[in-house]
Amino acid sequence: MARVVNVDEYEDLARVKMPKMYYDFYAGGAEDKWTLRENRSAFSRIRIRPQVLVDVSHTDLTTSVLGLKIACPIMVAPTALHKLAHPEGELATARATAAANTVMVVSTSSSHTIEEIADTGPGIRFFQLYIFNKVRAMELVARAEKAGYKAIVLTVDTPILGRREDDLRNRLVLPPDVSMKLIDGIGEQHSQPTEPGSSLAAVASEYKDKSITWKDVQAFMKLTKLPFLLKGILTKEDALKAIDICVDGIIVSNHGGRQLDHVPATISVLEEVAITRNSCYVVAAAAGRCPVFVDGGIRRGTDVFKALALGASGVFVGRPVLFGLAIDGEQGVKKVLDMLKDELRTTMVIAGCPTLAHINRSSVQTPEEKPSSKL
Ligand SMILES: Cc1cc2nc3c(=O)[nH]c(=O)nc-3n(C[C@H](O)[C@H](O)[C@H](O)COP(=O)(O)O)c2cc1C
Ligand SMILES: CCCCC(=O)C(=O)O
Repeated sequence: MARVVNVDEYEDLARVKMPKMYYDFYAGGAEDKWTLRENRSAFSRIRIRPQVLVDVSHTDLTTSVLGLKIACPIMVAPTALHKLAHPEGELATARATAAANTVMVVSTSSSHTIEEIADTGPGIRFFQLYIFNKVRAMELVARAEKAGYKAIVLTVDTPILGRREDDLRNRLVLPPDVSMKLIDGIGEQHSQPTEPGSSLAAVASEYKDKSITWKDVQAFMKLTKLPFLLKGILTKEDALKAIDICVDGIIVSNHGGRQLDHVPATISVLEEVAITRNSCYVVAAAAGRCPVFVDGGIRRGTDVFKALALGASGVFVGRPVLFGLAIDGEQGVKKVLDMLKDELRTTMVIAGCPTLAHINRSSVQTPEEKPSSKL
């Protein structure tokens, strides 16, 4: 096999190797996929402003997330059903992420259990929560806590699944040996193509609790000592509500363009949310820290650099991890994380930023900011 030198190449290989139904599930987005494309295009409209003649002979990419030290600010987003990519599923992802010394967010829709993933060995893991029903969700939180997970990430953008037309067209069903083990009894019931459409969308729309509000989130937060993050915030109004209920972190996310088409690219709204964070620091210092993270369309170290410059404390990557897993298993996931980290280091060195603290708002220029000389 030709040597893979960037994360997109893993996707090209996965498109050929994976059964079309499962590649489409991983790669797909809602309706016309405008948001899916925009997540990436918006990054390409941001320019980097390098500073030259800075001593970059030593670089440091290490950072802390919720007080936990990690190798670099690139983490693994929660994604469903890793066994569709590789027989070792989330176990391989967990080992690779631990070897890269960064955070893995384990999905409620995983194809392995919370405990099986924890048993792969040491590693920093957060648990992503979908509330199918409140009792089941409370049990999952307790299990994650017991198994040594370090935070709960509640996904708030998914009362039902978005309209993913590839999955509807393909009549997405899971193979008999793959299920969402944490919500067992639910996934298996839909493993037969009884009806047209996506069986996963049917599971979500039938069984997910769609009544959840900010009040329920507050109640949930009281049930765990773990830090509590909200994933799927896209506006400053919601960021302020999140800060009001004292969440420990916000993940700016549009679910990789899979939920509502025509919501903005996450990088376009990050600053709106991150600035809210900064003002909150001043006016509500007692509420403690509230780091803002972002995911969606991050495929290059330059994308990570841009996100950090616009106020993110770190980023999460979704699909690249799945495609690395599909092609090379554990090694593939490790390689994806290593490539992104190396690219971030290269960007920092050439842009004159030996540490993450050197990356700031003036490190980038957004399309609204006119260059001072127009060519
Ligand atoms: C195949 C797939 C499954 C996903 N499953 C979940 C999930 O179970 N829970 C969740 O919160 N987000 C889920 N997401 C969204 C990711 O956490 C993340 O927001 C998104 O993938 C980031 O965009 P990227 O893939 O462009 O990096 C999923 C995304 C994909 C592609
Ligand atoms: C019920 C499965 C949800 C998976 C998911 O979140 C996604 O495909 O984006």
